[in-house]
Amino acid sequence: MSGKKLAADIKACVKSRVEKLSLMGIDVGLALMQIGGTASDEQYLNTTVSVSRTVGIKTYEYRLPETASLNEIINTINNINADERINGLLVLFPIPRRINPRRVVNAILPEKDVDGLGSTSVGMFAAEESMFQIFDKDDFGSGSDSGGLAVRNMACVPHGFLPCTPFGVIRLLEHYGVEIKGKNAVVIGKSLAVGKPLALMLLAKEATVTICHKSSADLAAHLRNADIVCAATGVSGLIKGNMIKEGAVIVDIGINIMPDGSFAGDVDFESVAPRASFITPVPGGVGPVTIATLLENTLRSAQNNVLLKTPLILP
Ligand SMILES: Nc1nc(=O)c2c([nH]1)NC[C@@H]1CN(c3ccc(C(=O)N[C@@H](CCC(=O)O)C(=O)O)cc3)C=[N+]21
Repeated sequence: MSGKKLAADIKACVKSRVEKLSLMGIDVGLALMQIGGTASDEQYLNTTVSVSRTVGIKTYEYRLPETASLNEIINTINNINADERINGLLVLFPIPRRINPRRVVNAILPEKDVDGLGSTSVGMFAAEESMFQIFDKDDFGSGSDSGGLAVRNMACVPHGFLPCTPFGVIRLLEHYGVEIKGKNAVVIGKSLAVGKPLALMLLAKEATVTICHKSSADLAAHLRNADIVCAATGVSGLIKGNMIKEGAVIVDIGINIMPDGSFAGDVDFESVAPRASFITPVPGGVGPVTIATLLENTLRSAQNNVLLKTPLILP
């Protein structure tokens, strides 16, 4: 399952809608904040900036030093919150250990939390107030672009944004026609950004969901029964061919940087691919869809902003 085609579809749709807003004199803006950070963070940031440019979204980069205080960080976020040019803010994770990440993401206004990690976004999602987005038939990149603002049934209902990576995984599965309902899905990893929300999305789609993690006693036993395996562990090559069921669907969400600088997933592609019915590569799988989804969320934020701030004109 290549993510490139789906990502291209989503981006084309976002681009045409960004252009429509542009005709109304409205620019879409995305802020990216990095606190300290590694070379791979830098690379992800640069990729996101250049992809944003291709769809016409303006980017604003905030690079704070490793030594930045919580106060500096919160002040910078407050500035971004108040900045009318900016519709979304992504704070690159992980951040320095001495800073409480919850303080940081919760400083982001929920309407600009396009990464979906703040408490309001997580809460609305867990309460199924924003889950409708994974059921949206008129979705971006689905080929049925009805094109406008208010036509999207729920667009004007205040809602939290869905975290980009798990949302992207659901999109990828559906793009390739993978049936989720009634299937045994095993999610490996329980992070707030990926494993946990992905498990809830699969559950909303009525899969029978198992979440495995570092303390799981017998991962292989769970995998033997799994129709869909989603690996988000950060351990390269953890999943081997002899662990999975013949014909399983394998989604590799790991992005592990190898000593030689190349990317590797959590799945040992060589041994798993021959047994899988579908498998996502790394790179070129989930990653590009994640970025496209981030841009889509940012566009939605801008559209909501237009809807909320345009006075109602009665005929
Ligand atoms: N708050 C937060 N949200 C994130 O979404 C987030 C984050 N922090 N911290 C860092 C990770 C990393 N991440 C990637 C997403 C896509 C690719 C991607 O598209 N990679 C390409 C390869 C790109 C290349 O070759 O340079 C691919 O998989 O095909 C990579 C990395 C999002 N992250």
